[in-house]
Amino acid sequence: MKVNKALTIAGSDSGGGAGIQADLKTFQELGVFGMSALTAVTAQNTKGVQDVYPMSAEAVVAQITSIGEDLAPDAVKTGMLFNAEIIEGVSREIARYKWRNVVIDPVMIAKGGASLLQKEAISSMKEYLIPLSMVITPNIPEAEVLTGLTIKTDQDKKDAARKLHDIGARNVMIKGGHDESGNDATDLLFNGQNFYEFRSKRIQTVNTHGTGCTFSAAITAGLAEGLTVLNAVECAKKFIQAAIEDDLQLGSGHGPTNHWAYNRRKKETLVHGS
Ligand SMILES: Nc1ncnc2c1ncn2[C@@H]1O[C@H](COP(=O)(O)OP(=O)(O)O)[C@@H](O)[C@H]1O
Ligand SMILES: Cc1ncc(COP(=O)(O)O)c(N)n1
Repeated sequence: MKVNKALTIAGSDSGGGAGIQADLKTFQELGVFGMSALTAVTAQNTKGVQDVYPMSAEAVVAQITSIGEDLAPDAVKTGMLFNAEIIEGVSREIARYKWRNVVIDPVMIAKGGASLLQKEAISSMKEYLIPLSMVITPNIPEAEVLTGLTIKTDQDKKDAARKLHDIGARNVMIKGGHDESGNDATDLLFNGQNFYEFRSKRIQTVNTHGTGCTFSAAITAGLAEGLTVLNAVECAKKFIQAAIEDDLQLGSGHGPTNHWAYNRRKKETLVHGS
């Protein structure tokens, strides 16, 4: 059996809702063989991040090299990278192996407010990592930090997307989870020429822990399977919508999303029709 492979370079969430755990669950659900390079261990649950223990950049690079020497991934995503040394090491490895299907989720702050990226590392992200990306997936606050723009209107989103494209991202996906102005959760994709909107009904829920990780992992899985960026995003939007809608109600804070929901719905449709 031939299977496509995806690598996540990200932090561990002990609570299982975000980070490397969300990525691997998403890869598995989407039929892609998942591999990981761990950048940090977080002590984390639905109430927040209690502690962060970063790996050395050397340890992160060693994991990526082991994968690169044997298990060439069809697509790669990065999540929490924590500091400049890790970003620079990861960027060097991605460039060395000439990996092209690279999705960068520029994780900065956890939903509870804990910092998952040191401020001094932002310039390294812009200089070394973003130019290697096929897709970058900032949420609105991350897009503001990376571009220095304030994002309030649709035009602001477009300006930010153009600026990130100028920095070197081939495709820019500005996620709309933080824009609570309407009844929709609308994400904007810019491919350097055109803008595309991906719209879904906004769900009223506190269980949105790991939405960004899950969404970018689903895009990565699509690229690993050979989908175009547009089709990978379309599929990822359906995956995250199902995962938020059929929430699991775990923990007392921001609970995780439901990584089974997308496939369970597909199965229901096959059994009962729709
Ligand atoms: N309440 C919600 N209802 C529906 N979709 C949502 C909701 N919150 C976030 N999303 C979607 O989840 C994905 C991740 O977005 P976002 O939450 O902005 O990322 P992050 O977790 O990085 O802050 C996007 O596709 C966004 O539109
Ligand atoms: C290890 C780790 N990585 C990423 C996130 C961001 O989570 P979210 O997807 O909710 O922004 C997190 N909370 N923990």
